[in-house]
Amino acid sequence: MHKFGGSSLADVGRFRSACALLDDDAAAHRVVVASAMQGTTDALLALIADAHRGSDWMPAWAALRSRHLAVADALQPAQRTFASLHNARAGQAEALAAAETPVRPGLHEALLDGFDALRNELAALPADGERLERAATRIQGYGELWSSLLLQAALGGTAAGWERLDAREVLVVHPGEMGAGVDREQSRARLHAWRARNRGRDVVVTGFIARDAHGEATTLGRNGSDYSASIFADLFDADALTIWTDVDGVLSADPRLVPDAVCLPAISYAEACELAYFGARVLHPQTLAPVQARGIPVRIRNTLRPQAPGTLICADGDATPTAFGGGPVKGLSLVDDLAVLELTGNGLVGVPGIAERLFAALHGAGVSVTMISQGSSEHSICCVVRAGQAERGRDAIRAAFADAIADGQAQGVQVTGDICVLAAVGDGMVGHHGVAARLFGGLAQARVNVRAIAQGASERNLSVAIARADATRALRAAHAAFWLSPQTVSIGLIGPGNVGRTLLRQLAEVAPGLRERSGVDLRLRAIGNSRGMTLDHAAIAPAEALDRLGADSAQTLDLDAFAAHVRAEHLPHAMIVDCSASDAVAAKYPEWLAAGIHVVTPNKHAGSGDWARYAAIAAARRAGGGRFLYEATVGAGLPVILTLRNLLDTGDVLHGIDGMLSGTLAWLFNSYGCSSRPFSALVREARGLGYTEPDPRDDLSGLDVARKLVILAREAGRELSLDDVEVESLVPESLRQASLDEFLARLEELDAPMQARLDAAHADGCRLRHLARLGEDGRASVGVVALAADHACCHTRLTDNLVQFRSARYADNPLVVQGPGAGPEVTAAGVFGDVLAIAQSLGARS
Ligand SMILES: NC(=O)C1=CN([C@@H]2O[C@H](COP(=O)(O)OP(=O)(O)OC[C@H]3O[C@@H](n4cnc5c(N)ncnc54)[C@H](O)[C@@H]3O)[C@@H](O)[C@H]2O)C=CC1
Ligand SMILES: N[C@@H](CC=O)C(=O)O
Repeated sequence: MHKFGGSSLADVGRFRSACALLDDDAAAHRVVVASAMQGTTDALLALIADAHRGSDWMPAWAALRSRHLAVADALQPAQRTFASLHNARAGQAEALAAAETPVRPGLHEALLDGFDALRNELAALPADGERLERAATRIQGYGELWSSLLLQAALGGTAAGWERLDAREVLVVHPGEMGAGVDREQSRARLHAWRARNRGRDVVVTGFIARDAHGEATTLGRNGSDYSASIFADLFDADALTIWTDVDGVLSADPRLVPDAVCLPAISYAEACELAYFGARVLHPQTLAPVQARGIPVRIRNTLRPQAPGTLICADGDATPTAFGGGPVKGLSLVDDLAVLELTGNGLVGVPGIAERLFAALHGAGVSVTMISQGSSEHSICCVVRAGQAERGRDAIRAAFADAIADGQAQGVQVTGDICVLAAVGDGMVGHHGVAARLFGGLAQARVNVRAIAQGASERNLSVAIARADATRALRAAHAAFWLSPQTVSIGLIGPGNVGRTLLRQLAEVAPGLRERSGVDLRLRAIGNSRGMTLDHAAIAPAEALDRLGADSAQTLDLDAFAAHVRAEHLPHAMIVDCSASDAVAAKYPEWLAAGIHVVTPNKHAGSGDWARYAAIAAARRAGGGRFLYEATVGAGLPVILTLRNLLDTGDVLHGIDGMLSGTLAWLFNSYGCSSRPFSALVREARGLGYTEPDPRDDLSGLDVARKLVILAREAGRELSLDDVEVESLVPESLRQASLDEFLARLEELDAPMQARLDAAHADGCRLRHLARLGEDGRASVGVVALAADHACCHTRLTDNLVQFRSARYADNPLVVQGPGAGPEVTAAGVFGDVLAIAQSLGARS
C-alpha cells in the first residue's frame, strides 16, 4: 500500500516520479492512495466560498481545470490536446477533424466531465443549511477524483493492470465526535464485491473521500488521505504502507525551527500518535489506528529523496537510541496559538467535583482542551486551550462557577494568551530518570520560563506551556539538551594567521574523532580576520575554512554580528577563539564573557592591557559567565599559567618569577654567535618561522616579554601594569616609530650595536640571554643580560622558555617549567588544549 500526498503529485514531473517509485515495488499487488494535487483542496474551498458569497469564481475554476488538463496533456502526449478537445466539445467539429492523431479521450473526457459537474454544483450552490453543507463536502472531494484519474493514466491505465477505485463506492464511514469512524464490516464487504467486478492486478484509490451510511459523499476531514491509506491498508490486508511525502521522515523537531533536527529511523505507533497530535505535521492524528490494530508497518518516505531510508512506524519503534540521539525522547513538538485558562480559589481546596464542573463547562462551550495541570494544593486548576476558544472557555467557566465567585470562594478565571505547548515524546521515557531534568535544564539554560507542566501517567509525553515569544528558543534549547552532546560547542575563530591557521589544521586532524571518543563536539561556525568574516549555520570543515573565508569577500568583520552568530540558540555552548594580536578584539571579551561565550586566546592584550578591562574580565568569570583561558599567552604550549594557578590554588605563596619568557629572543640568542650570520638575518628567519609577534619589534623591544610578566603577576594577584615594568629595548630609537615595512627594510641597523654587546659578553666568557624578573618586592624588569656559561638559562635550546617559580614551598630550589616557547605548532596546541579543557568541563550527561 502506498500513499502519495499532494506535494508528491504537484505537477507532471511528480506524477512521473510517483510512477517510477511504484515500479520499484516488486509486490504482487500494489494499491496506491492518491491525494489531490497540491493546492487543489484549498482552491476548491476558495471556490465554494466565492460561489457562496456571489463572487466571480469562473476564472479560478478555469485555472484549476487548465492545471489538471495540462498534466493530462503532458502524461498522454499522443492524444489531442486539451484545447482541441475542448473546442470539439464546444461544437467546433472542424477543430476535432483537423487533429491528426486519433482521439482517446477517456482521461480528458473524465476530467472535463468532472470540471463540468463542479461548475454545475457551484452555479447551483444552495444558500445555506444541510444542502449547502453536503454540496460543500462533495465539492471538496473533487481533487482526489481528478488526481486518481491522472495517476491511473500515468501508470498506464487498465491496460497496464491498474484499476481505479472511487472510495465512495466502498468506504463507509459515520461521523463521530472524534472524527469519521469506519464501518469496517460494510466497507470490507463492499470492497470484496468491487474486487470481484474489477480484476486488475493493481489499484489506484481516491484518498480523503468516502460515503456515509446513506450513500452520500463525505470526507475523512482535512488531511484525511493518510487516514484513507491506513484504512485501505487494513481493508486490502496490506503487508506494509508507505506514505510518500516531501520530507525525509518524522524528524525530531520542526527543521525550520531547529537546524539540527534529525530524521528518526524508527518510532512506535504510540510515539507517532503523540507526535502527530503535538504538531509534527507529517501524519494526521487518526491515521494510525487501522494499521496499528493490524500491526501493519508504516514507512514515511520522501519522494524527492527516495534513497533516504525514511522513518519506520511499527509496534516497537526503535528501542536502541544512539548516543546523544535524544536518549529516551524521540521527538519534540510545538503547538502554537494557545492560551492558559486558570481558575483559582481558596474554596476549591478539597471540594469534590471541581474538575468535573470546569471541564463540563468547557465541553458545553465546545472548547477543546490541549493540556491540563493542577497543583496538589488544589488551590487552582488550569488548562491550555486554543487561543480562539479562550474567551468562550473563560465565560463558560465563569458561568459554571458564578455562585462560588459571587461568594468569594473562587477568585475568578484568568486567561493568559500567547502561549505555546512544547512536548517531549518517547516510549522510552517510561520509568527513565532524568528526562524532566534534561528538559528543564535546557529550558533554564535558555532562560525560558515555564508557565504550566503536564505529564500523563503513561510517561510518554512531558508537556510544558511557555510564552509564545520563547517558543523557538525553547524548542532549540530542548532539542540541544536531548540530541546534542552536552559538550557541543559552537566556535568562532578570529585571526587565522600563523597560529590560527595551524589550529585549523590541528582541528581538522583531531576533532572528528573527539565526538566518538569523549562526546566533545566542536563545531566551527564562524571565521574572521581583518579583511572579512564567514558565518555558517552548519559547521564549517576546518580544512576548508580558509578557502571559505578567502572566497567570502562580501562581509567585513563585525565583531557583534560574529558573536551573535556564534552564540546560536540551538547549540548548548559558544566559544570565540581569538588568534589575532588585536586590542580591539580583546576589548570585546568582557561583553562576550558576560553573555556566556567562552573565550580562548593566545592574544596577550586582555591579560596585560588596561586594568579596568582586566578587572571586567575577572568579574565576568566570577559571575559565572563564559570561561576565559589564555594559557598560550605565556610560554605558548607550556603549562606556565596552569602551574602558577595550581601553586596558588593549593595555598602556596609566590615569592618571585624569573626566567626566559620569549621564544623569539631565546632562539635569537641561542643562534647568535654560533655562525657568522648577523643579528638582522636571524630576526628575519625567526619571523619566517612564525616565532615573532606580527611586528617583531614587540619582541625586540621587550614589550612582548613585559606583557607575559604582567599576565603572570596579575594571575598571582598583583595589580601590575605594563608601565610598571622596567624594559630595556633592543630597537634603536630611530626605528621605533617607523612602519613595519620600513623597520624590516632597515633591520641591519640593529647589527652593529648587537655585535658590540655579543663581543663584550664573549670577552667575559658569558652568553647573552633575555631575562624577565618579578621580585618579591613587586619590582618587574625585562632585558638582555650577560650570564656565565654555566647558568641554567645558557643550557636551553632553540626557542626554549625557562620559567622559575620561587615560592614558600619551592624556596630552596625553584619549580621550573621549560620547553619550546614560540612557534605556530606549539602555540596552536596550547590554544587547542584550552579549547578542550573548557569543552570537557562542560559536563557529561547520563
Ligand atoms: N607565533 C607564536 O609563536 C605565538 C603567538 N602568540 C600570539 O598569537 C597571536 C597570533 O599570532 P600569529 O598567528 O603569529 O600572528 P599573525 O600575524 O600570523 O596572525 C594574526 C591574524 O590576526 C588577524 N587580525 C589582525 N588584526 C585583526 C583584527 N583587528 N580583527 C580580526 N583579525 C585580525 C590577521 O588577519 C591574521 O589572520 C598573537 O596575539 C601572538 O601574540 C602567542 C604565543 C606564541
Ligand atoms: N613572539 C612570542 C611568541 C609567543 O608568545 C615569543 O617569541 O615568545
